[in-house]
Amino acid sequence: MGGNLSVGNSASHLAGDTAALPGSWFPHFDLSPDYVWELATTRGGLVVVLGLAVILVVRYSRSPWRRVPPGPRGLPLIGNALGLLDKTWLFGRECKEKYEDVMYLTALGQPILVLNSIKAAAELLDRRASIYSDRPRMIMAQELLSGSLIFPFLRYDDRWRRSRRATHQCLSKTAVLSYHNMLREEAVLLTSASLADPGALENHFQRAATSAIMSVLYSYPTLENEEDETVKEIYAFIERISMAAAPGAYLVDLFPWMLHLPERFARWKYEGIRDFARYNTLFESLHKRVVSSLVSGLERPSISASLFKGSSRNKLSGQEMAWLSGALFAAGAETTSTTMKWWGLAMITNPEVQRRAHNELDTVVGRSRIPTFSDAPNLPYIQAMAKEALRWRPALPLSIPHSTTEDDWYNGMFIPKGTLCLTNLWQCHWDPSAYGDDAAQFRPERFLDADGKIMSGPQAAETHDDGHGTYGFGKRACVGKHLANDSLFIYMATVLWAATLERARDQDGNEVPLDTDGFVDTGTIVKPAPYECKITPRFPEAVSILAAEKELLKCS
Ligand code: HEM
Repeated sequence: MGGNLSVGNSASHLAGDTAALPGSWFPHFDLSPDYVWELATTRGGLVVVLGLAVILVVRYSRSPWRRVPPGPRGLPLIGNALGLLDKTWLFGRECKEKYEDVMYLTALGQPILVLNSIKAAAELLDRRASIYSDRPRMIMAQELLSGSLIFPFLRYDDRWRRSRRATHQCLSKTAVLSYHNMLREEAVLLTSASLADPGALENHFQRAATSAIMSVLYSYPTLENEEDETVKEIYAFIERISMAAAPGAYLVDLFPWMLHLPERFARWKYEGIRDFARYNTLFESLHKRVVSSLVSGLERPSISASLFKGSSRNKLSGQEMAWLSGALFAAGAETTSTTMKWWGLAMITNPEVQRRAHNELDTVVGRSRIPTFSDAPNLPYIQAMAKEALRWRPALPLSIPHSTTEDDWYNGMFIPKGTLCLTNLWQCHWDPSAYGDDAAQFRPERFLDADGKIMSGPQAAETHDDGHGTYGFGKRACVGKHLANDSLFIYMATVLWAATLERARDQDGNEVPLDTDGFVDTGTIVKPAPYECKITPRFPEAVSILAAEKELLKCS
């Protein structure tokens, strides 16, 4: 009845408007909700409204979220809808009261499973890895911007298998040993720069992680700062791709039919294809540089060189290898520097932890030489500190989404094929039932046994002895974790050997305010809110020993 009444009404409305504009089929441009609804309920009107809808979708298909500057306000569409990136929720303080181990929901028709405990993540992503190892389709980030070549986003297919095998060989625990000298050099540079310019600690972390990964990947010369044009270009790519990968950033990811729109009507598509060509040139030129040095016999050890040498065994094309190295940079640089930034915050807010680390370094290393990797077995507290930094504030708090390739059941819950699986790591790690009542605190001791020796800690069985889920689960777990662990260890040991990190003070000697719970969300990676820090040498000779070591490492 109501339907009939409304049709009658709209007919009369249209008749009146048409009369007002003789000869015009389209009456006027009134877009009030009532009028649009009336228009839509007539047959001709429906065509007009649908047409308008298509125009609007095409025009605004570059999501407005992209234009929001990075920060807690830059929430992705689906994340917004679910409250997934709500601060309180992420930090997990109230989570246990509110949420179950596993939450199932749908957003715009997409089934989503949020894993709130390590136990559930291990059970599904690890033990049932054969059907939980796909990645969701990401049209803009993966297909357009990176030509389906960017490794962490690859579907669970043959290209992923070949890439995984190849990178596994270059990044195994043993393979990473050949990069120890490069990492030590970066640790020394990081420490000297932090003492010389304490106001820019976060930049020093970023430079060190970037420079290390460039050396390891391409045997690139040490970066003095972040002004290198190639590196800037790679960072622009990372920023572009991580924003594009945020759920809902582009409408085409929600409405895949839009991919068939011609480029001239879909600017986002034109820009995606254009930028792919640009990044392809960048990654291929970096890879070719390594190959030509290899041919001329001048190459130092690097992942790109190893990939090239094993290319026939791993059946990877030149383009696949070039993008694989680019993807390793994207996966390794920002994650490592972000972990160091969270660690810096932990140091200035937990002076007693720092004191214990200083004592260990004084006892084991002394003050006349810089720590090396061979000290690691005797520095359990520093090792525990690296584990705790990874646990306390994971750089990727929602990991990277997995996707299911078959229907499944879990605890009486039906999980359809194509479900997006998000591990809520901050919630998992701040769970008192898993990590104790002090789960929210930075306490490296949780990874030490009664004799003070390093141990896997809580949740060891579910995390392949890591004691945390920060490197992910199952077949898609982080392939660079040995490189990351070794980098974190040597950076933390060297900085603390030489320096004390404290809260910055203003001219009147008052502590500068610090937002310990603040964070900056860059799409996938979440960093601490910028903070100020005071860094002082622990003993007078620290600076000269660092300078001498710098010269020595340069010559080696
Ligand atoms: C502290 C540093 C790091 C953190 C926190 C981290 C974290 C992660 C996480 C959460 C994943 C997704 C796991 C999953 O899907 O279950 C991942 C995947 C990956 N990581 Fe890392 N990572 C770090 C360092 C590195 C480094 C140094 C590299 C290499 C140079 C690297 C290479 C990769 C790659 C290639 C993948 C994709 C694996 C796949 O899809 O099969 N990561 N990482």
